[in-house]
Amino acid sequence: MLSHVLRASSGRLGCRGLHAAAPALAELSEWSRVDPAQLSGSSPAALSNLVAGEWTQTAQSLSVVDPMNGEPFLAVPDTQLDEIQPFIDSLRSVPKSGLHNPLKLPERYLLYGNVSRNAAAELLKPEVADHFARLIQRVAPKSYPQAEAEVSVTRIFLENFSGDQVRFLARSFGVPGDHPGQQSNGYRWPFGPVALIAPFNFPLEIPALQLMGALFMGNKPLVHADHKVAVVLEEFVRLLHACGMPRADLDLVHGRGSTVNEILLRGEPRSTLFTGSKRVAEKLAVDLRGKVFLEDAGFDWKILGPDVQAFDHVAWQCDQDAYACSGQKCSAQSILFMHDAWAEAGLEAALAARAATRGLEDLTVGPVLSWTTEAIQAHVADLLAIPGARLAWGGEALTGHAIPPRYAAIQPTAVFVPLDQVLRPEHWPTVTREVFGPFQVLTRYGDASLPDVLAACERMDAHLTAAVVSNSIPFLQHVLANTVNGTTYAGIRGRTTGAPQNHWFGPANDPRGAGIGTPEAIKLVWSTHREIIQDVGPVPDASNQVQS
Ligand SMILES: NC(=O)c1ccc[n+]([C@@H]2O[C@H](COP(=O)([O-])OP(=O)(O)OC[C@H]3O[C@@H](n4cnc5c(N)ncnc54)[C@H](O)[C@@H]3O)[C@@H](O)[C@H]2O)c1
Repeated sequence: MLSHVLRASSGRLGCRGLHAAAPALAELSEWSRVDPAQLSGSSPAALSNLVAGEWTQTAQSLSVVDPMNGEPFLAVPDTQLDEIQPFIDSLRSVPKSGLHNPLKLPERYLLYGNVSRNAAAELLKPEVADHFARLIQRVAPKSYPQAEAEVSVTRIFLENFSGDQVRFLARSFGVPGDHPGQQSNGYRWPFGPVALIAPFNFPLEIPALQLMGALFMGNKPLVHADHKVAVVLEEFVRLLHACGMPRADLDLVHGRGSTVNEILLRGEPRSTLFTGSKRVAEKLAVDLRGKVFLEDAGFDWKILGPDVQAFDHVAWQCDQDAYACSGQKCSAQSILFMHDAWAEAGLEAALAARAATRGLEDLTVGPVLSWTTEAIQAHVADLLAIPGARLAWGGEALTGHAIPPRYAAIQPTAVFVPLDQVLRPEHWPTVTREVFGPFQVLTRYGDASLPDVLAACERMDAHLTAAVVSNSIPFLQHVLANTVNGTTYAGIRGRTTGAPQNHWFGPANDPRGAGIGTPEAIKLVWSTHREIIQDVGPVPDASNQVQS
């Protein structure tokens, strides 16, 4: 039955060798194993682990259901503890000095410039871009433009790190020493064995950008993505093989988070990048004795300033930030602070009207993979118990669909909570709970209560994205000067979501905070500083040297 959707492997995968200079000429059918158009309960697909360059099977598998109708359509290796030794051995076989570094096999920087260029060229092909966009849609239902944006961000990232750009990531510097023959040089050095764990909501973009960064800097990563969406990552790894990536440069482990946790404990990667929930992030920080970089939960705020302008655009952006991808973005707008001027201009009604146009037919709202409808409705009820709170819109379960009950299917929803109640200690944890779905809190402030808004921003714990929507320079200055979020958009077009590859994306105010996308993010997360002080002489006359 699996053969319905398994494409034949050409046997050419990954055979282009170290230099990989040939242009990307692979056909989709040569490397792809899964056809998103065919994938269904009657034509399921099966995934494989990859360890030490070999695709392997496990004794048991996890069944992933089609989020639109509940039919089992993917069999994902359910790696058991008695099957993890090869992953541990593979991690332990990697020297701390990495697969390459500025002094070892520097030609591998060029190899990865070429792999990156080849993969970008593949993603530029309409049929390949469409393949990934549709595969994303099948496992993490979102509108086609949202899915396609993941593919183009990934492609442009790969274009950015083509040619010499990978070796430029490892640029070193030198400082003259104290005497002839002495010079200190600062290098970006790999960690060697590393791990990368990715969540379900961006099945391609997050693991692709991070694993390439790990490889560029000379590490060998063990990669894992949430089993519900891991098919997309596996397809990307197969594409990389076809584009010249040596097969043993990266291991891929499918299955449960707890199994991966055990591999990390026993395999002891020198650094682990985790993207996902705060709960797991904090567990790994303890288990791995702090050797982590984290991109965890977001409770993202937007402040609409006193100057009302570009009303329709701002309303559109607020709706996109709260509800695109059904709110399943770590950057999704969680709380909207509306200046009185915006409230009086009728913003709430405009937002309600936009929310009402979202529907299942084009996946502008869709299944929520980490909450149930009942759990979101219970959270809404908790908020509505706060004095002065009211349902602004939504709150009803979606109807006329076959989304399985393990996933939420709910209208885009907003609850208004008065600002003074938001700040009350007894309500604060409820108001600031991250709902990874189409849900936001609205509140309102005036000029006199701006300090309360800033107090709320100060009290939050997760400082990922934020937006200050205003073109008033003094207002922007004041808010920006007194807040800390790692990715903050400022100006009348300010948003919280839609980060491209061309700027840093990541949390701030936490020394474990990671970044994604840019050269600075790659260098921070995937390399460490090493200083080599050359001191080769001439050696001074020993008789003139003072003992101290
Ligand atoms: N800050 C960011 O850049 C960013 C980006 C996307 C998502 N997120 C956050 O991710 C969360 C939603 O994703 P999720 O529900 O998939 O998160 P999750 O923490 O449940 O799972 C994330 C990944 O961790 C793995 N995992 C689970 N337990 C593990 C363990 N003990 N050891 C090792 N790995 C383990 C899972 O298999 C999955 O691959 C939200 O909180 C969201 O804000 C953050």
